[in-house]
Amino acid sequence: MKLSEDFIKQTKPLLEEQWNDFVEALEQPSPTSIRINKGKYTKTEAYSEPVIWCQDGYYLAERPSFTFDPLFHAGAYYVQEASSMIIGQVFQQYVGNDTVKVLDLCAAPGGKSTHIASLITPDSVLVANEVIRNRANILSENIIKAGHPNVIVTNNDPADIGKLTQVFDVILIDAPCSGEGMFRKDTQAIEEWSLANVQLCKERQQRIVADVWETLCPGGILIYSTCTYNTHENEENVQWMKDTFGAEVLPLDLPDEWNIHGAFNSGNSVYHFLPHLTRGEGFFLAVLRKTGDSEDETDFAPKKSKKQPKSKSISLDSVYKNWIKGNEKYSFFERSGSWFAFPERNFDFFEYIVSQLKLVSAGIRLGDVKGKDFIPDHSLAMSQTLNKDAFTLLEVDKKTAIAYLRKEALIFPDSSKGYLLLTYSGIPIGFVKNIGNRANNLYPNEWRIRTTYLPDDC
Ligand SMILES: C[S@@+](CC[C@H](N)C(=O)[O-])C[C@H]1O[C@@H](n2cnc3c(N)ncnc32)[C@H](O)[C@@H]1O
Repeated sequence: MKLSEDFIKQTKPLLEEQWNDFVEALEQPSPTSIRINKGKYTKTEAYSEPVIWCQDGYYLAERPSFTFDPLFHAGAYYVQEASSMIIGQVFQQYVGNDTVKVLDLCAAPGGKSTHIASLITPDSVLVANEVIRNRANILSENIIKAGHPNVIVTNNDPADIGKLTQVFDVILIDAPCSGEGMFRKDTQAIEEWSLANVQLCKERQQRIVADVWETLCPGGILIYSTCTYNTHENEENVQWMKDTFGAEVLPLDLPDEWNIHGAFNSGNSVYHFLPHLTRGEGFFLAVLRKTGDSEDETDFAPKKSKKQPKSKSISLDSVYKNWIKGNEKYSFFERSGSWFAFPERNFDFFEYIVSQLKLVSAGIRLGDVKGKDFIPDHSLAMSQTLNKDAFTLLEVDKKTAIAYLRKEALIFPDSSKGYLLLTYSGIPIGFVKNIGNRANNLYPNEWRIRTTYLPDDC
């Protein structure tokens, strides 16, 4: 790996006698790791190498072709860089079972959002935001596949979100950065690196934090992370947050044997993942608390008389309400012919967010009404609250599952007519409508496997 002179000049003094080990580690292949989505998949016996700081994280001996694993598309696991799974420790140590409103501000493609969604209580809610539109769509796809009902995906600039005052108990800013920690995974990051870009990133990070600081509740937690090593974007920005906002830096209880490195040049409790010390990519993390007493929970109910979302007809109602488990805890609503469910406890909050921000997706999209038919949506198939008993299930083999995910035409002559929920290894992969001589493939067109290559077993 060819490191630039400027990078060496900046980084070597931070690492001192560890420099050679660090450079050697950069020459090693980067490990592959996944985080199991326990809400969907519990067969972890096949994975023998746990990521020690994350109870659902595992290393894989080699990188398989995820594209041709139906369980990947079904949201059974997320391919996530191991170091970044440390976010779970912050939630365990500072959130626990509290009911919280969380904002993941820079959320695409969704590694940390899907992780956070798996950690918060059902009464909590996560707003996963991404400013770049096409990345927001990828984020939404990954959120839908993970299947948590209490997530809202938005597509806003941090400045738009900053207009909401004291709304969130926890904000994660996984900031766009100079990406030094990604050098061995992404050679473009090496080419794009420069001292000028580090400075630019630092200023942008400060702007992003300043934009959303007001939306954090007093007593609330700001998690700040980057995938870079330098102190300008990390230690100096944390000090800047202390100086500018009076934020308090919170320590994490991390066992010594995890080898997570402390601050390079400040007295603050901040954390670096370094590739020669931990098995993962470079990552930086700090946890800060906004000072001031937390206030009573904000009431997001609209000021005018509260209108209850009503369904169009009773018969329709009885159909789709049966499609999710614990339906008494959900609000059901319609938008342009599509029906959705969102946890009732946070429905006012959802409506508030919709009135303020650009919505990409939220809750569970149940299906679309077409004439007398109610077509179940793929989001329902992916949902952890799906009531499987409401559908005819059809377990398929890998070949058929991959054909389905390629959106090919399928035939199931021995199965009943109507909507079938296909499963692979017992996990739903999506719906078809079986009309006898063929089955209409309802897999989302934009998500289909596009490659023409097919491995032998597919
Ligand atoms: C490090 S990545 C986030 C990774 C994500 N948290 C995950 O775990 O999958 C940073 C994100 O910030 C977004 N971003 C870029 N410029 C931004 C800006 N000015 N304000 C907010 N977000 C920005 C990028 O599009 C990118 O998706």
